[in-house]
Amino acid sequence: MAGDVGSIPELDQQKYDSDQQVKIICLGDSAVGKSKLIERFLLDEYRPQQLSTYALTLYKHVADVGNKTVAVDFWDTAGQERFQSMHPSYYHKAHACIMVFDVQRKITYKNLANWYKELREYRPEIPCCVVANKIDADLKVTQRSFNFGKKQGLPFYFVSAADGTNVVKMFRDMIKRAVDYKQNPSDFMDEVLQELESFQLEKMEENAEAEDEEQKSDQILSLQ
Ligand SMILES: Nc1nc2c(ncn2[C@@H]2O[C@H](COP(=O)(O)OP(=O)(O)OP(=O)(O)O)[C@@H](O)[C@H]2O)c(=O)[nH]1
Ligand SMILES: [Mg+2]
Repeated sequence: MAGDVGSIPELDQQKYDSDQQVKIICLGDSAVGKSKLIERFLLDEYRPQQLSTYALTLYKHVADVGNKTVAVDFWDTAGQERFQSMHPSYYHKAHACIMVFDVQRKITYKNLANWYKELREYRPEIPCCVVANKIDADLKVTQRSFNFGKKQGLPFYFVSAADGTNVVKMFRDMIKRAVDYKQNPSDFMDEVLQELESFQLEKMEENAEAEDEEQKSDQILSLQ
């Protein structure tokens, strides 16, 4: 289990309150290909920050979404899945979740239900998708239907980290959804945080304006 990640500067979760930062988490059993998928997406530019003490890798990416530049942090675990449960700070302030299973191992598909349940305990509303990885190993698998997530309306992707099929599309879709969610959170707590944030910004602007006015009147006074 991870410790209190709040004390590590790279993991300062406050930064996810700023408009230009999103956090995307990956869930799924061990060896389904979570790390390989992120590495495939980031291919040339990836700079993993290995925080081995906390069994966590943070991948940083800069994406253009609409006319905005957004810093994306992909959170990837190493090994915690064995415990079938993540530390709450893994979910904290996440804006989207990518849930992965291995098409060659049925148990990893079955376990999606547990991952999804845990995700929703911490993040009831964030966008989430289901990803069937390793389709390169058996292309026929794409004719099968995997219904988990249909009821909840979760988008589904057949992908391969090995040959790159659908990887960029899936990540781009999820980055966009994370940004959209951040702008229009449907989770009550997120809405409150968003409100507080804009209230604080307004206050700061007001204070700056008041200071300006004060300075101006000081200048006027000194001219008199
Ligand atoms: N054939 C094939 N193998 C893959 C694919 N993606 C990952 N693998 C293999 O699956 C194994 C596990 O991949 P990882 O990315 O390390 O899996 P993980 O989900 O990060 O596993 P943990 O870090 O233990 O949770 C590796 O040996 C990969 O080479 C794929 O798309 N096709
Ligand atoms: Mg991994």
